[in-house]
Amino acid sequence: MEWIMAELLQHPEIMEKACKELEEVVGKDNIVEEFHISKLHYLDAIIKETLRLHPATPLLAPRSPCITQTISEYTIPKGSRVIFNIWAMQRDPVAWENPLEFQPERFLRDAEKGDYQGNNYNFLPFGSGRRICPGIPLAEKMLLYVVSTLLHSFEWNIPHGTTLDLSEKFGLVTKMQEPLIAIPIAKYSSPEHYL
Ligand code: HEM
Repeated sequence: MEWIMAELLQHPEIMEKACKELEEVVGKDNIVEEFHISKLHYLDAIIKETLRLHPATPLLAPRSPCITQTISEYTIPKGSRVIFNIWAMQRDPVAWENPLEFQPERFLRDAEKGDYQGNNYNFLPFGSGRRICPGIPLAEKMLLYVVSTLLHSFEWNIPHGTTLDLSEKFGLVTKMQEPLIAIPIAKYSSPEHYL
């Protein structure tokens, strides 16, 4: 959530497009409801692009084969520890055009690239195989619901005189080096929408 908001604050033109989509789908003075979520295609692409550049678990969970396996020309001995660096795979210039740029449109052009089910080995934010994250449907809905509500209810800015720092802190989970500080300004004309 923090990375999504940070990327949007870093790219005001993308934030503006997301807010425009919300105005069209939800309506200016309406609150976001569950039935709107499946219609927010641009916001969905923003979430995918954030999970591509900032996967929650950059090295997934380590795997260990119970039998010796040969895959292509590589032999993986039984019991060895196998680590998937999805952070690097999701920035691979062979698989992704301008991999370091934040471009949600890439997922609108090619929907297959954003498959969460672990079938596309260049995009594995929820892992793959039998230990894939079982929370995908909930995570997908909650991310869309919370981000759309934050964007549709408030205008967001960083504190005056500060700059955004999107550098990462190395660890099991991808965190921001400097936690994001963002200031909300109410958008709805009626305070009742916030109750
Ligand atoms: C944005 C939100 C989330 C992300 C990015 C995420 C990501 C992941 C990843 C990468 C794994 C490891 C998969 C692998 O190694 O192949 C995982 C495992 C898991 N996740 Fe999530 N997850 C999210 C939300 C959730 C939610 C909402 C739940 C539960 C309601 C959940 C429950 C689990 C469980 C139980 C596992 C362990 C599965 C196993 O080892 O068999 N996750 N998740």
